[in-house]
Amino acid sequence: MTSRAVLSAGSNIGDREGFLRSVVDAAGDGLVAVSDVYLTAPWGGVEQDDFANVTLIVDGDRGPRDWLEFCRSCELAAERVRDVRWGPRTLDVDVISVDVDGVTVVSDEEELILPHPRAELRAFVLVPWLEIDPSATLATSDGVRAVADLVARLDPAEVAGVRRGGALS
Ligand SMILES: Nc1ncnc2c1ncn2[C@@H]1O[C@H](COP(=O)(O)OP(=O)(O)OP(=O)(O)O)[C@@H](O)[C@H]1O
Ligand SMILES: Nc1nc2c(c(=O)[nH]1)N=C(CO)CN2
Repeated sequence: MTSRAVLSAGSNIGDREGFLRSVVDAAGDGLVAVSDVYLTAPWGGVEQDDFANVTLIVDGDRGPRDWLEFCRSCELAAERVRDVRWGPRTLDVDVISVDVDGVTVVSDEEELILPHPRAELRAFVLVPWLEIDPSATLATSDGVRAVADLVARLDPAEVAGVRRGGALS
């Protein structure tokens, strides 16, 4: 099954850029685009260090579950520990959306909810995504929306907390 996925990766412990780079390396030839690195204020109410985030677009001969496995294997390689929800981590990789044959996959299984139900609220996902795909759309609970419109609807303070750094080295 050939598909295109949008993934979000974030890190706020240790070699943040190195952990983000490891996701790009794992994507290999499947990488379609990766955003610059964004330094982002923590989302979710836990007091912690700022994150470094990227959004990636990847193609592959994989189904939605295989993308989740891909994300988990990247997290495992970074020795990610599951501790506090929305807390600090070496590497978090989420599947934001998957298209199979140009059709967006919708799933409400607990193990893999697609599109990611909180992506529409997260400037740290949407702003980098917009950089690499200005015409991106996201299927939300409210229908299909332009990512640009979703960003415009977020709290401006939230968007201002997402600062563009440079390209991943
Ligand atoms: N679209 C998705 N992408 C990644 N994980 C998902 C998705 N939908 C459901 N999950 C499930 O969510 C569980 C928790 O994932 P994780 O620990 O990365 O959450 P989190 O990063 O703390 O919070 P959030 O899910 O809000 O990003 C995983 O076991 C995974 O099976
Ligand atoms: N800015 C930002 N905030 C977060 C992030 C992240 O990647 N970036 N990941 C989290 C883990 O669920 C919780 N909060």
